[in-house]
Amino acid sequence: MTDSDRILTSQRRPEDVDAALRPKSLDEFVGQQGARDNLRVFIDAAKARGDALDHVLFFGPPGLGKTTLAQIIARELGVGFRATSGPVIAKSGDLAALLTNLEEGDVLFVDEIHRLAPAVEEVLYPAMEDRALDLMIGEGPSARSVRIDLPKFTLVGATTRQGLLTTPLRDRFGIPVRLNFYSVAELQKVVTRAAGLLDLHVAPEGAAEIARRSRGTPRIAGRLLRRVRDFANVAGEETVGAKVADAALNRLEVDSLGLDAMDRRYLGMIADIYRGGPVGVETLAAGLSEPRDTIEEVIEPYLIQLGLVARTARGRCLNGPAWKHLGIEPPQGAQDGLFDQGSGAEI
Ligand SMILES: Nc1ncnc2c1ncn2[C@@H]1O[C@H](COP(=O)(O)OP(=O)(O)OP(=O)(O)O)[C@@H](O)[C@H]1O
Ligand SMILES: [Mg+2]
Repeated sequence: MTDSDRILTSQRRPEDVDAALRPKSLDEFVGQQGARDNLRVFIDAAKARGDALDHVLFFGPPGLGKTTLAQIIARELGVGFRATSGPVIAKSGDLAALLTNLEEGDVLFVDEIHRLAPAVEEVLYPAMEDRALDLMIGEGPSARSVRIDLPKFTLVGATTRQGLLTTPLRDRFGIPVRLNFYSVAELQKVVTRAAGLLDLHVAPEGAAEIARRSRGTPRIAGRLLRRVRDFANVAGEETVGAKVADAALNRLEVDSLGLDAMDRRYLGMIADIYRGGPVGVETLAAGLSEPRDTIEEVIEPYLIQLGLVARTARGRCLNGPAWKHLGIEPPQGAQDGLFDQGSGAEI
């Protein structure tokens, strides 16, 4: 099984009907209170000044609402929304074409902005800073550079890998926004709202059960809700209560903490083969036949958030709660990552 086959992957899967469930305004957007409050102020201020909003960078794990917020910003500003992504912009000319076609105040959304080619990024710097485009015309000795003014626009970048952004690019975003995992109470609201849109009756306890098992991620909550609906339909249940949700999620092999077979394999490998660690991420990647990126971006963040695993300078370690969850006695002398954190920086 690879990550993209998992019901619990936070990355987008083909069956995800993200667009239908997307909140359309800041008020409708659940959670991320701090980020939302700040955005509200910056948006209102820009509107009052009749100016474009400063450039915004969203970063955080997949499925937490980066694309959704980018669209909301454009809607709240009442401006046009153009979307592209880092790997799609192959040449600097492609970016120049996008930029010159923007209208005053527009939002240009660049997803996976850490994957922009260096030559393309170079074009972006003056565009972000001076709202100008430096183009080379001609070749050889007769080549000259001309500067074209661009309309005032707002670049909204999104990335799951903030660490891979170059410093000059990162520094050009006036409004950096980190998105965090959602609390169970917040996800319960997300589930209840999505159920309403899907015309499904979900009791508060049913919504709470799905929320607890959604890895802090609205995208997963929406996906699990749709699978639970299937089970409820087949079972002839009108209302999704805690029991129906629990039975359906057990059938999907999503456990009480929202972990699936892949997570348990990851934890099991550190427990059984490496006696709780420390073990390097490359070793784990090879053992699990998963790319290192997937392990670091998709599998580990939630396990770390739950306090099951620690990333230490010497590698990954299991914490006490992980042994408990696996139902295994920690071996004598097993390291506990919780006690190891003073010994090194996170890697
Ligand atoms: N705060 C929220 N309230 C309700 N639904 C949300 C919220 N955040 C995200 N969602 C839902 O979760 C799904 C995924 O959101 P979105 O596509 O914005 O994530 P993303 O951070 O851009 O992910 P990726 O990194 O994979 O691009 C969408 O269906 C969206 O409707
Ligand atoms: Mg996105």
